[in-house]
Amino acid sequence: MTQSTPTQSADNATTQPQARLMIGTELAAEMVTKAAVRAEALRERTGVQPCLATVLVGDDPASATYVRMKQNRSKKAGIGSRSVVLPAETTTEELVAELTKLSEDPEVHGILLQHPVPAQIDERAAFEAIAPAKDVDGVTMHAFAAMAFGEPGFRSCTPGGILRLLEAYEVPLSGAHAVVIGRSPILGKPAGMLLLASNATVTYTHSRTKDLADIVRQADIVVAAVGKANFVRGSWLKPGAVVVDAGYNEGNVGDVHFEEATEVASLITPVPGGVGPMTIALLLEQTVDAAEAQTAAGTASV
Ligand SMILES: Nc1nc(=O)c2c([nH]1)NC[C@@H]1CN(c3ccc(C(=O)N[C@@H](CCC(=O)O)C(=O)O)cc3)C=[N+]21
Repeated sequence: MTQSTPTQSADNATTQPQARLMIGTELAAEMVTKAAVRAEALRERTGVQPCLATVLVGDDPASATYVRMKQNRSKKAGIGSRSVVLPAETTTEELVAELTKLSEDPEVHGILLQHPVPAQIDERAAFEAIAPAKDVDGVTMHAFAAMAFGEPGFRSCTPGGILRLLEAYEVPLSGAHAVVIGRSPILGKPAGMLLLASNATVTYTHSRTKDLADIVRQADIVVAAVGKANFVRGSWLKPGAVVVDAGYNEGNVGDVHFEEATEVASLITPVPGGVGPMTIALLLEQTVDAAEAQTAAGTASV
């Protein structure tokens, strides 16, 4: 506070230091533009347009909105989309059959199964029905293992997008203490693995963690992936911490109490406009990667 520029106002609230924003929107737009150029080049060279199949099970309105956003942005990037919507009562077998069909369809290059699926479905079994070559959302065991071993492959989109953002803002990762809050299979757990691969010292925390705030206070980098609105408070943060908010709670509210956090952090992602757009940008980039690889493979075998 002492170093912030004094203003004419004596009101403390207006003289708090503010963290710099890590804006995903701009970086994501650049990524999508590059993906669009590559998609167009592939189409001109081979006549093949990259195609992303989205699979939505049930009628959750928020999920439907996210899937629509992914399709709209695909279209803008010159990526075709195939939309599969299945009823809420779909069984694991039916969903696996649909994903297997898409995996075998030569016109489809990437497949996204929107999470979460209804409770009666074995989500892991469904994800595993996605062919690794088409797993542009990075949700299969194959993708996770490749990521964990530092091999090339499709990254889980939100964690991969987060790492791109940290790199773009030149956040030092090597030796930094990163605390990940949340351990879900396609968000918290892979986010920690990617940070580890960048030589961060990673602590995973979750719903059973004791003294969570004390652990978060030790973090140079905090990744909030819990799914609870405004869960991470400003008082939990070490001054100068880098805060990544991967929350997408109802009403576009993040997992971090932004107003509090921005007074303590040095860098913070806004919600909206932070991690979300990066997720979609990486999905599209990886869809073009998949289309290129599958098209090259097809040509090579002739
Ligand atoms: N298999 C699977 N892969 C996912 O990647 C996946 C998923 N399931 N299920 C749901 C979550 C959520 N998710 C978001 C993506 C973009 C925004 C996003 O771009 N949000 C905008 C705000 C929304 C708006 O503009 O309306 C923003 O943050 O700026 C949010 C959330 C991907 N997810």
